[in-house]
Amino acid sequence: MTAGPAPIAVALDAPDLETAARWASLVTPHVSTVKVGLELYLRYGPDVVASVRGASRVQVFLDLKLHDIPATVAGAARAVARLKPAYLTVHAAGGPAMIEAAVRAAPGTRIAAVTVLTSLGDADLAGIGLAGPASDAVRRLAALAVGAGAQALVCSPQEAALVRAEVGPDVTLITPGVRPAGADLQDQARVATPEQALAAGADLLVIGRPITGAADPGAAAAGIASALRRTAGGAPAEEAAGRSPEASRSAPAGAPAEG
Ligand SMILES: O=C(O)c1cc(=O)[nH]c(=O)n1[C@@H]1O[C@H](COP(=O)(O)O)[C@@H](O)[C@H]1O
Repeated sequence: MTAGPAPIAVALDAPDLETAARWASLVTPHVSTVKVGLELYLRYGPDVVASVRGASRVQVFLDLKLHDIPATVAGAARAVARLKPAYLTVHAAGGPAMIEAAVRAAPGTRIAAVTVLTSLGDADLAGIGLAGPASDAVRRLAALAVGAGAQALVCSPQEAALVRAEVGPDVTLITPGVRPAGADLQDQARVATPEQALAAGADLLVIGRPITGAADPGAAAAGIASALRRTAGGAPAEEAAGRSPEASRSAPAGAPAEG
């Protein structure tokens, strides 16, 4: 990783536009991307994209997790393509025809297929009829999505290495479920630290509440960005990764590691 904004997409899961725009302006000096999700988009619509972009050159990741029949997803992808998001999410479980329809409808945007939500553990998956470890379903859906033309995949950092081995170097691997050592896991189940995610081959780390919930989101983003730079600078991955967040499931919401 070279100097410049870190490969982090800050999830702007804010209840109002002013808060989202403030978080975006605080973090954009330090990160490459900001993510607009369902909460903001459903409340404010397309205008939210310009608001969080501001005057910066930050990439916008539009996380709408589309999942419907191919014609409907094509129409939805076409509708948002004019906003020129760098990424648009669809659920890989929508199947290859749906993914292909999204790819065709938004040629200037990378379609990112969500494999298995990072909030789901193996027991949750068994309950919804996907028996076996999450990694099996992730690997299967990753291959299916890339075969249908998806240029990016969303998986947990725990599966990043196996997905990379499955799909090769050209697909952008995006990993939510990122928690600095000691931070509260909240509703995330399959997690790793930022340093572990990077070492596993992730290209873009989605991080929300550990940054936006900090007293100073700009400083939190800067701290994680500089920790990643140290990892990429050659510190042994395990040393850089520190304690696994699994070891601190009940820890209070922590400030990220200081840079
Ligand atoms: O598509 C996503 O971005 C996504 C996929 C997934 O499997 N898990 C997941 O948490 N996300 C998103 O990543 C963000 C994670 O936020 P934090 O848990 O606050 O770091 C949220 O905006 C989620 O909607």
